Amino acid sequence: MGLFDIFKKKSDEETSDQAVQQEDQPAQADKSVENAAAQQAATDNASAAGTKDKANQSEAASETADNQAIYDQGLSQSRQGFADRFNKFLSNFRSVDEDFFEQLEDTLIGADLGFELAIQISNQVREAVKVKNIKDKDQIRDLIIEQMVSQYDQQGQGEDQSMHFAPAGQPTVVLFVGVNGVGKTTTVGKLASSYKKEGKKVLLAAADTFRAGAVKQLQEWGDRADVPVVAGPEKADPASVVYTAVAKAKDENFDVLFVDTAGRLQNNVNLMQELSKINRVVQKVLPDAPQEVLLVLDATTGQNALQQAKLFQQSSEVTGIVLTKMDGTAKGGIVFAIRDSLHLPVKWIGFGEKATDLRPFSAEDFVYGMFKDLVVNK
Ligand SMILES: Nc1nc2c(ncn2[C@@H]2O[C@H](COP(=O)(O)OP(=O)(O)OP(=O)(O)O)[C@@H](O)[C@H]2O)c(=O)[nH]1
Repeated sequence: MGLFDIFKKKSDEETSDQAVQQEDQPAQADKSVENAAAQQAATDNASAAGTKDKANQSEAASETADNQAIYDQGLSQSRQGFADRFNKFLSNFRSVDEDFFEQLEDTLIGADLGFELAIQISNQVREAVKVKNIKDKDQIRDLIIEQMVSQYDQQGQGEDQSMHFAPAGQPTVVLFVGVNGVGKTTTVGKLASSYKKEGKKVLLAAADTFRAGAVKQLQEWGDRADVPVVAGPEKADPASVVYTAVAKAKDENFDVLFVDTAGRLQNNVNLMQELSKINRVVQKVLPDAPQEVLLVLDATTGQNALQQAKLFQQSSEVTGIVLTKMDGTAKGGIVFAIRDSLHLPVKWIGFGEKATDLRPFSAEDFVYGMFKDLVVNK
């Protein structure tokens, strides 16, 4: 089933009020297996053998419902922003002519989808309008949403949103990279808390020795989550902090090591050199690590975030994106632009400052949270 069909199904369910009924919970649990959140949970729980009993199923169902509620809430600004732009654009609608397509492109660019993707979607709408001979405003509205979702869906084929772990008995190392202020330390803290709750033995490394306060900030998260933090003295060589942490993780059988890196150095060349040095140091101790290099991007910076991503992609083996501060932007289209131009999976999405506000990325929940009020012909 394509993403747009899933989207419509969810809309239908909500309309008929079935989604909130208890009997639907097992069905929702099944559905959750299809989405990225559940994939993540499945990966995370791979070592925990045993079949799910009914209690687990209903827990998964409420987790799914909870997830959707958090997406709905966290995307409310984006949804509203998109609806406002879209409704304004459609209120000028007279006929499907060149002017219409120009305005459609402007609307999509304004929602942060990026220039190329906006043109692509506009061209697809143009084709589909011709083929289906659509003239009615509501049908056009639905068609545009359908084209956006389908385009997004197609580009994500084969994308792996799950977290990758080392084989049992070896620590998994995850590096967090990104420019300053995007939310790296906060993300490390949130993930430490969530993996610790799952029963994993978590270690943190404070390799952001450049910014005064970053080490302390990570230590506070460590205290809150009750996980140890390896830190060096202020301005210590970050690679040496990482070396100590990786050796500790290996010797003391930690399950995961999260490394918080600096977002700013004297210049970008230094920053990138430092990241490759950290990578080399990790591999000296654990040749197959790091299992993940997650690039943290701030959704409120829009197209700037894409430029940063390209810079990091050139010089480090980024394996996925953490998109933070989705709750603070009215331009959720950045998620579409990331998939279109970076071909990197968004693995986690941040909707606020609390530990529970970081969620595994789910394309289904995202698309639904963005457009749920917009489709007319359900
Ligand atoms: N609203 C909101 N705020 C967030 C989110 N994630 C992080 N923040 C806030 O963003 C600010 C910067 O976060 P940090 O974690 O310090 O960023 P950093 O990337 O580690 O910054 P440097 O250490 O300077 O490189 C903090 O005030 C966080 O609370 C989010 O998803 N939503």
